[in-house]
Amino acid sequence: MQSPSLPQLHSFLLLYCFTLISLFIQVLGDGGFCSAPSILEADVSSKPLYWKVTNPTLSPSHLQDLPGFTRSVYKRDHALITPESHVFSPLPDWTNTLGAYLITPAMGSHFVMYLAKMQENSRSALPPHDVERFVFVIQGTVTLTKTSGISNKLMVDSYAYLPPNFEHSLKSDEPATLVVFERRYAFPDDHSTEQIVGSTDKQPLLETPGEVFQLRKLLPASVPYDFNIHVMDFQPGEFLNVKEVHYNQHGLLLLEGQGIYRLGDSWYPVQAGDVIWMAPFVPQWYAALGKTPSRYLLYKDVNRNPL
Ligand SMILES: NC(=O)N[C@H](N)C(=O)O
Ligand SMILES: [Mn+2]
Repeated sequence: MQSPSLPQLHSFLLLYCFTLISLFIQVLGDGGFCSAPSILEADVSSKPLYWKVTNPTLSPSHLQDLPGFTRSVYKRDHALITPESHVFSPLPDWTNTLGAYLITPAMGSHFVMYLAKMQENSRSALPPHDVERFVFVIQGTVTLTKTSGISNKLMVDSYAYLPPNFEHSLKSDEPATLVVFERRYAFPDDHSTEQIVGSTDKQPLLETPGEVFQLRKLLPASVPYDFNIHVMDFQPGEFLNVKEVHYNQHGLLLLEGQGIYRLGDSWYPVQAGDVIWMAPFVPQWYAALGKTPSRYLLYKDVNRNPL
C-alpha cells in the first residue's frame, strides 16, 4: 500500500484540526462543559412585569441546597438581602398576610421596608400613629379603600402614598405581593401631605444631568414630603456616573435585570428580587449587565435638614 503523499497528509491534518475546532466551539456554544444555567438564558421578556421579583433565579440547582449558601450580607453601613434569606411571618393585625421585614431601624434606618404577601381574602392594618405609608404592587391586584368610600384598584406597577393617620385599607381577593415603606412622619410647620395613587408608567422622565439612567419620581418634590421613591432604569452596560456618597439613606428593590452593586469596598452581583439597605454616606455605585435592562425602586429621604 502506497504511503500518503505530503500534500494528502497536509490536507488530512487540516481537516482533522478544523473538525476538532468546530466541535469545541459547538460545545462552548451550548454553554461549555461545566457552566451552570446562566441567568441570561431565562427569557423574562415573555413574563408579566416584575415577574422575577417573586420568581427570582435562585442560585443554580447545584448550589441551591448547598448548606449555608446565601448572597445576603449585613454590614455596618449596608446590607444585601437576597430572596433565599427572606423570613416571612404574619403581619401584626393584617388578615391573611405574611410579611418579611427587610430594613428596619434596628439596622440604623429611620424607615421600614417590607414585602407583604397578601393571600386570598386578605386585608391590611393601619400603620402606627403618625406613620406614613407607601405601597407598590409587585404582583397581583389590591383594592385601596378610603373612609370616603372611594376605592382604587392597584395593579402591578401601581402605587399609593397614605399620609400619617390617614384611614384606609388594602384588600385582596387573590394573592398579591406589595413592597411597603413606612416612616414616622417629620411634621414640618403647617405642611401636610396628600393621599396619592399613581402608576410608574404615567410618571414623566426627569432630567438626569451627567447621568445616563432614566429617572422617575413617584411622589411630589414639594417640602411636605420627607421622602421620595425613585424608579431608575439602566440599559445593559449603563452605570452610575457619580460614585455617590450622601447623607440620605436608601432602601432599594431591584425590580428587573441584573448587574453589579458597589457598596463601600464590596462589589455584589445583584438581580431582580434583591433588596439593598444603604446607610448615609456609604459609597454606592451600580452597573447594569446582561441582556435585559435594569430597573430599581429606591427610597430616599429628602426635604429635611440633616441636623
Ligand atoms: N444608589 C442610587 O441609585 N442613588 C440615587 N441615584 C440617588 O441617590 O438619587
Ligand atoms: Mn444615592
